[in-house]
Amino acid sequence: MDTLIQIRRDLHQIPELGFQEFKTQKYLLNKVQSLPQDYLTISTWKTGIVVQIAGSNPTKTVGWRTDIDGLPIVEETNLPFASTHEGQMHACGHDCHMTIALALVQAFATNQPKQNVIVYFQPAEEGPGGAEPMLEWIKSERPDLLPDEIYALHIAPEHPVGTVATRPGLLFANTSELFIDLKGLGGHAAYPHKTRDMTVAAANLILQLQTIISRNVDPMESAVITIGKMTSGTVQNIVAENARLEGTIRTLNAEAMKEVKRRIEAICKGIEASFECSISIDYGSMYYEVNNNEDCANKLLSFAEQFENCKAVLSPAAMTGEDFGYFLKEIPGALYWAGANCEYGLHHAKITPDEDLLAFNANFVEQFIRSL
Ligand SMILES: CC(=O)N[C@@H](CCC[C@H](N)C(=O)O)C(=O)O
Repeated sequence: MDTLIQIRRDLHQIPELGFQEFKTQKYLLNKVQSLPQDYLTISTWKTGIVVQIAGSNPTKTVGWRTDIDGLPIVEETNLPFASTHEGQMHACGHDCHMTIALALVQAFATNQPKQNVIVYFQPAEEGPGGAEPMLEWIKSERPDLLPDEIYALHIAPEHPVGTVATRPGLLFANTSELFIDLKGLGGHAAYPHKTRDMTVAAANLILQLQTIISRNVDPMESAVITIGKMTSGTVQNIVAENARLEGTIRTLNAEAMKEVKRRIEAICKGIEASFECSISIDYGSMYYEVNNNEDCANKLLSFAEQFENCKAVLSPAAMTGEDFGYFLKEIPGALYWAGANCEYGLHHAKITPDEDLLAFNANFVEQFIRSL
């Protein structure tokens, strides 16, 4: 295989959105098929891949999962290996995650592990969610692909390379996408009284939505509503007949998610009455929280504590979402933040993870799995 850096750069150039990861799947399959096949069994599911590695003397099956999709972001890194797909970018580290997963397959294909290992290359983590349907497929058609325990990582720009940060219990939030469409009445910009202006209605709605966090969520709890995109109108001198808000909700438990949604619906009803418009709400896809198994997270942390050049950190929970939570709902396991040492954060057009994280984490995860 090429070096890990070369693989990451190749993958970085071909980011694809959820369930459209055709080039990515082909690239990954080529790499896996070029390895010695003695211990490997390769399966595909949609744009994903599952690689089983037969252990030499197994008492259990250990899973490792990577996500494989990119984001709809115009890259601004100016790197010589920047995305060649206009408007799409690996801005959440999935190029690094895939490289580490490939390195694991290579390590176990050439030096057989004791335990059975399964590496999952899962599509559509950023949306609409690949973990839940992949697990449904596994449970209904391929129960041989269910592991006894499962692990994953996510790059963390704010930590130095060599950091393994995790915690037993809740690590990532419950998420729900949020799409709100407002319909009013368009017309001439000079005659607003004859129209129902959805730019003004949407602006009011955004401000009122933020009061849910400050006035309806217990201050000792926490929640997020982010509207990441707002569109309205057609041209500068026509009152907007339509507006659309696109966002996401994050909560620390399912009850809080229900309450936030109840308040969103109530506020939308109020906006409908006060701006004489109609509003429809679509919650898109939802992800179950990432809840680390106590024992598995502690095993990761203790292994990290004694691993050379590694800094084990007991991480606080974050409002990030991850559909790896669906795996953890069914199978004991844990996810950790892997230090990536970069100035810009996740989902930023200028994010450039430190490539030293590839070799460090490939080695760390391989040795961790061999220790189980
Ligand atoms: C690790 C990470 O950044 N994950 C995404 C998951 C997004 C889920 C869904 N599309 C949503 O926006 O709710 C995140 O934004 O946390």
